Formats: sequence, C-alpha cells, structure tokens
Amino acid sequence: MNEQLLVQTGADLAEEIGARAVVAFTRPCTCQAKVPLIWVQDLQLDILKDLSMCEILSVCEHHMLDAAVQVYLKDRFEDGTVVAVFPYAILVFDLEKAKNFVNIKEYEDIVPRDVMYAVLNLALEIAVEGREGRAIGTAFVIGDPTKIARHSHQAILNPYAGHDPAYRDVTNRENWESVKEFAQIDGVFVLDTEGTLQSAGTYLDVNAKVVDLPPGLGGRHLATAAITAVMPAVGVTVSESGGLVRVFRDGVCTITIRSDIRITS
Ligand SMILES: Nc1ncnc2c1ncn2[C@@H]1O[C@H](COP(=O)(O)OP(=O)(O)OP(=O)(O)O)[C@@H](O)[C@H]1O
Repeated sequence: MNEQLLVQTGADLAEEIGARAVVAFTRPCTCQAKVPLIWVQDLQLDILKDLSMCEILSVCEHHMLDAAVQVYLKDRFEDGTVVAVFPYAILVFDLEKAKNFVNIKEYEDIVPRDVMYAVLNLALEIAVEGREGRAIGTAFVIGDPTKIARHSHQAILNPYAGHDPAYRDVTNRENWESVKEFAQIDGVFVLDTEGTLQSAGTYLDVNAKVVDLPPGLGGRHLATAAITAVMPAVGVTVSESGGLVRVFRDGVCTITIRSDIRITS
C-alpha cells in the first residue's frame, strides 16, 4: 500500500484521537502532521511480508513496544497514546505499556529518576552508534562509590580523576561525548547516586557465582549483575555482541532494551 497515504492516515487519526505522536515504521515521506512524527528504522521489518494478519499484529505490537520504550525514554511521554504506522497495519499504542515495561520508579530508592533516564539514554546511544564504525560494549554501576570501591579496582588510571564535578555530571548531555570515548576502555563506569561519574576503566572484583543468570552473558555482564546483588546498586550494560541494553538490580536482569530500532524525529 502507498506508504505516504498510510502515514497521512496515521497522522489524521493521531490528531483526531489526541495521540502524542505518530511512530512510522515506513520509509520517511512527506505528510501534513500536527503531531510529532517519529521515524523508526527497523532492521527486521522484512519478515512481515510472509506472515498472516494475526502474526503481523503480534510482531507489530512487539516492535511498537521496543520503539515506544525508546520514545518514552527520549521524550519522556509519561502517558497517552501514539499511533504506529506499519507497512501493513495502523495500531494505536498506549504509552503506559512502555512506562510499565521500563518502570524507572522501581530504581528510585537507589537512583533518582533523572539519573536513570540519563544513563539509559546514554547507554542506548552507545549501543546504537558504537564508536568509529564498530560496536562497543560497556557498563555503568550506580551506587555508593565507597561501597563499590570495596568490590573493585582501577584497571587503568582513572580518566575522571581530578576533573570538575560539572564535567562529570551524566545528566548533562554535553558530557556524553567523553563517556562515549572512554566506553572503549576495558572495565566499567562508576557513578554516584547523584549521577556524577567517579571513574572509568574500573574492574569489578565480585564473584559471579552469587547470581543465577541465563547462559551466554559475558564477564562484564556477570560482574555488573553480581555487584548489584552484594550491595544496593543499579547496573546498566551495553552488549557489544547484540547491542542490547540491560538493567540489573538485586543480581537480576530487570529490563532488556533492543537497540536495533533506531528512532529519528
Ligand atoms: N569483572 C569485570 N569488571 C570489569 N570489566 C570486565 C570484567 N570482566 C570482564 N570485563 C571486561 O569486559 C570486556 C568484555 O568482556 P566479555 O565479552 O566477557 O563480557 P561482556 O561485555 O559482558 O559481553 P559482550 O560481549 O556481550 O559485551 C573485556 O574486555 C573485559 O576486560
């Protein structure tokens, strides 16, 4: 079906029902929209053409949830609906589902909301962009730095040592470029609960046997999960192989976000 017609229909519907945005899984095209238009470059959409309508709806819902999680994190739409336009379907999606899926509130006893939003968005950017054309993996451990230090050591000189706290504030986007650069270093980032970067290139000395995680996760994922089991901390990992962003607390993986869905406004 004509993609422009589908997107225009989605935009008209969005305006009619007061949706927050149109999320289009088609090739970008021009359209008259009074609500924000977000394009999703989804790498796996080709599989839709061989499926039944029922299967398409189920796949579309999954894709929409992945995209809605990113829209929710990026734009902080806390409630309302978005209209999703697929090559074969138009769906109305309740953003509450994305909010419940990520549920930043579940970490507020350790990490404030703003810091959690910032670290998750940064992790997603690292997963999507990589560095100098290659995928990179890294991890962030957020908690009391003194307690984290009891379970870790510096694998290299700490590049953040002596830097002004303003330069180390993760909630300030201007500081993300250096984080992306240091993400290429082995080890993890340590942040205090205010979101101030304490160190990079930190090696976690925790026994991964304290956690029971599905097989296939690498050493950094296991160590990040393990440190959240032995102290109040939240771990956010970016997998080099697979590009998934995961969140850990209490030794358990609580969120997994796909990064192969790329959204642009
Ligand atoms: N305990 C740890 N603390 C900090 N860094 C670690 C630890 N264990 C491994 N690493 C570092 O993480 C890097 C990646 O290791 P590995 O591939 O085993 O794990 P991963 O990052 O969990 O997996 P993925 O390949 O999915 O990113 C290695 O370069 C290693 O130095």
